[in-house]
Amino acid sequence: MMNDLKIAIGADHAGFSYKEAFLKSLNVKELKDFGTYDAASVDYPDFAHPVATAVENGDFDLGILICGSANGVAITANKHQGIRAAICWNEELASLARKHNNANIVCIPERFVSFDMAQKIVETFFNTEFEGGRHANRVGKISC
Ligand SMILES: O=C(CO)[C@H](O)[C@H](O)[C@H](O)COP(=O)(O)O
Repeated sequence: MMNDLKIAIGADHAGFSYKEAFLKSLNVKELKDFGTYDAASVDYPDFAHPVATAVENGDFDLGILICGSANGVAITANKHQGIRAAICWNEELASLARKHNNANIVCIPERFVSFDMAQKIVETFFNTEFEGGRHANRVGKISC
């Protein structure tokens, strides 16, 4: 299933190292890197907005955003109408973000999870489907 996905990925300097590791290890149909492109200090909205726009436009199926705490990229991405960005720090939260919230961007806090856990989070997020049903009603009420 992961092989069929087109994925947008972005990070600030605090998420740069895991982004680079994902670029080398993730087995997906397409993986587009929206930066940052080195470890110099940058501002997370400059990378979270482009990833959110790309997913919102339908150019990519799902997104990955990484920063130190994941808060900055999640807050930014969730400004976009078509985005449901979820901060995940374990596999169960990644699964619930897809099953219950139909989240389309996973936000990973590099300073608080190992890369091994980050990989498990992404694999779970990509391989879990939205359950619909009662959750569809709730997700439909999010936008204002
Ligand atoms: O969520 C964040 C900011 O709200 C991110 O964790 C940033 O990566 C973090 O703030 C960066 O901190 P730094 O001290 O500038 O490296």
